[in-house]
Amino acid sequence: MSHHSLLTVEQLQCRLQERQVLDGISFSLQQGEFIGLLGPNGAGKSSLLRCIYRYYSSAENAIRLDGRCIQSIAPRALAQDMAVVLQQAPSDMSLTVVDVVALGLLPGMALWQRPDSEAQARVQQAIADVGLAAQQHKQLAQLSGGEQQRVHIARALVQRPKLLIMDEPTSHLDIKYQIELMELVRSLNLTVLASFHDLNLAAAMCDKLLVLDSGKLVANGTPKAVITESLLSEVFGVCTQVGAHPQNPEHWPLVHYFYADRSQTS
Ligand SMILES: Nc1ncnc2c1ncn2[C@@H]1O[C@H](COP(=O)(O)OP(=O)(O)OP(=O)(O)O)[C@@H](O)[C@H]1O
Repeated sequence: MSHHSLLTVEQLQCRLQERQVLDGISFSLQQGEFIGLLGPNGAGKSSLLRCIYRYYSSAENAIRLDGRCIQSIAPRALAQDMAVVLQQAPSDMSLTVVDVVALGLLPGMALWQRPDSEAQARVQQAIADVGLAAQQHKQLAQLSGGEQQRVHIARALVQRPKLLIMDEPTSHLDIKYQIELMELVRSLNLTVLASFHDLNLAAAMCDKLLVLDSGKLVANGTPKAVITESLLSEVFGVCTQVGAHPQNPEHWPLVHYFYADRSQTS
């Protein structure tokens, strides 16, 4: 297999209002990899993703996509290469599913162009991929939170991005949708960088995990190498026993959490 670094982050710093939010972050993401970003509240996950999708600017060459500094890529070209799915995507609730998914075509089209039949077929395919074919003419306001999130993933798929960035895309979804959405994204063989709060879901879905703590990258490796009792204690401040997932004991750690001892109370 020939892999190359699609995304390279080198010594990234981010200061927001005199606060050092990210400090010396370095990692790379190979084509086809699915990387999970973990860390406690305030660790810097959203800030890191915002630097990468250029909502925040970064120093020259700190972030490179396909070898080019992202600061030098034209907005339209960047929008073609990267798709972003956020937890709460700001969108007009009166738009229909088809309308929103078709927005994913825009970065690849000239202003005067109308979507041709190939583009329309692509929209239909993405809607089918996320299982919303029967609801495509409904307005967003008529869909559940999980269905709305699937619409945003379909929009990102239509874009055919080189890199898909997701910031806690599943955190307000029920467990079935969380699993379904992540498996859907996995099945599409995209290159993905996604933040998670659910450690077990991240461990089962991701090829590699990055862990942030107070703006620093404190771990980077396979789920099995990263998810350890000592890391969870140091970074997340929780007491755990890490075992193996019955479905894939070789590669997927499974975290068991310990709670306050209630044996003394009656
Ligand atoms: N616009 C801002 N100005 C100043 N500080 C900010 C700003 N946005 C975020 N921060 C601070 O930067 C730090 C990192 O925040 P960030 O949102 O990146 O963390 P996170 O890991 O995504 O957290 P969470 O899990 O709670 O979403 C936090 O301490 C936060 O208070």
